Amino acid sequence: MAVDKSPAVSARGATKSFGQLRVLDGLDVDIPRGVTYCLLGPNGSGKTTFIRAIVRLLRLDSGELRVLDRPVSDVEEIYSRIGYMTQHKALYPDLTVEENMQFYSGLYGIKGQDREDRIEELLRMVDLSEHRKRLAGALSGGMYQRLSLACTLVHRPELLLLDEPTVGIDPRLRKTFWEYFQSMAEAGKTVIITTHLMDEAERCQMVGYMRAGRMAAQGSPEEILNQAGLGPRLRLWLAQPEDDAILLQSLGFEAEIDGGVVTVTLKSHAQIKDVLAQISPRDIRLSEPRLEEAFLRLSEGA
Ligand SMILES: Nc1ncnc2c1ncn2[C@@H]1O[C@H](COP(=O)(O)OP(=O)(O)OP(=O)(O)O)[C@@H](O)[C@H]1O
Repeated sequence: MAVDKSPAVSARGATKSFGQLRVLDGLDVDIPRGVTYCLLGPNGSGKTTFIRAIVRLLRLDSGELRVLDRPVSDVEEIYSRIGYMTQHKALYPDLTVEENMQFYSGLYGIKGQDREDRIEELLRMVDLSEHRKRLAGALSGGMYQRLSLACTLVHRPELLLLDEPTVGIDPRLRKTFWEYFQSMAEAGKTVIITTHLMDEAERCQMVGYMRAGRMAAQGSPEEILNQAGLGPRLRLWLAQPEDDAILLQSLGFEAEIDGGVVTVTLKSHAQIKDVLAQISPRDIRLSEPRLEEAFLRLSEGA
């Protein structure tokens, strides 16, 4: 079978205003298939608006948007291939956990044994098997969120859009969710997630950082760190720190000295051995840069 290499989502010059407020401002982006993709950005930068445009809950003012290699206006064809979980409540409070899942399965034409197997598998994944007879309206916030995710996944979507899916989810289940998202990506599906949590962004294969309705930076977490000029840092305790700092600088390393400790900012981990080939530290410590720092730098640079 031919592998579809077209992006899962492709936007060119996407523009959307609400009154005077331009929320998407000529957004250009390609989101490849088969990845976990994190959409990050400050409040109001347009993340939710972009997702709502992808699922055609709103129309762009101008620009082009393709979803699963179709114009977004082919919504009827695309819809059954997409799963969308909003930040808002979308379940029936007077139906039980199981009945909500039956309802969503029915909407997508999933029947018979396949339906039963699917419901079992997903209720297990979100750890709600024992609560299947509870009314959705009587669930705690975290349980409700888990049921929303199970209902969103019932039709095996090719493209999954999740607006802050792990709010209120405990760390153990969050890990289970992430493993599931990663397994979906490995199976060639695309998972787009908005979050404010940097540790979640760092788990994604790709990150897109939106600012004022545009994509300010995109790439793997490592590429984003490089774009911001950040790399792993080596702190070195040396017998002659001044001399060694000058030596490292003369060899082109970004070395600084502070309080007698030399800090070298590396481009990659591969450079560690190059540094250690030049000097003999008494002690050494490696620290990894954080995405948060990269976004701060990228925002300041704008
Ligand atoms: N239907 C609407 N009518 C008017 N203004 C809107 C509408 N939807 C969104 N906005 C405004 O557009 C801006 C961008 O909103 P959006 O929800 O896309 O941002 P976001 O990046 O998802 O933010 P957050 O991180 O807070 O969820 C905000 O100022 C919001 O108030």
